Amino acid sequence: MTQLTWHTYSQSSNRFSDIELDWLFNQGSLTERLIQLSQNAFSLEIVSETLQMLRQDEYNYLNISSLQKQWVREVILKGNDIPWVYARSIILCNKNNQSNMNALTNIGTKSLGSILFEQDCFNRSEIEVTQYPIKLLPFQQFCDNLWARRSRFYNDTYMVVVQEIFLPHFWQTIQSTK
Ligand SMILES: C=C(O[C@@H]1C=C(C(=O)O)C=C[C@H]1O)C(=O)O
Repeated sequence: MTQLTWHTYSQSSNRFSDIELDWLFNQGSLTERLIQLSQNAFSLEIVSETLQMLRQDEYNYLNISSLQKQWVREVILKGNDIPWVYARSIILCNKNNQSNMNALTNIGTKSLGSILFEQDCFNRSEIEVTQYPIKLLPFQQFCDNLWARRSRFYNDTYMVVVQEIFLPHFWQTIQSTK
């Protein structure tokens, strides 16, 4: 089983340049920033949306039993049709009615962020980072040593874990727009 070790800003900030810190630890909507960076040439491709068993580090982060499947949404965020971010989000709803769950799981290519950042309905935990194992990526995005970040969005109805892995073309774009 792949074990990931996540690090907080204070544990890891000396490993990054200022521009990497800005993108990895910014608490605002990543979607909004990518829309600006792409000058509105932003798109979102759904990789998968399934009920599935999680990784142990995900169960631990959620502090839930590792015997239950959870709803997982995986997407690629693109600028000018180029893959910039692979995101893996886990959505839990503590009120077992389907309409609440549908509100976050039935959104198609609408950005999850457009809901999570709507009207300050969610709290967000501290952002943590890790180097994401290549075998956990979709095979089209295979690349070693990519930096990933995670955080929890929560309110009295939902717990949403968002994991965002920054792909090589993203960093190349950032370097070229400096
Ligand atoms: C949390 C956000 O939502 C983004 C959109 C996602 C989606 O639509 O699945 C997943 C991760 C995020 O990069 C954000 O925009 O900050």
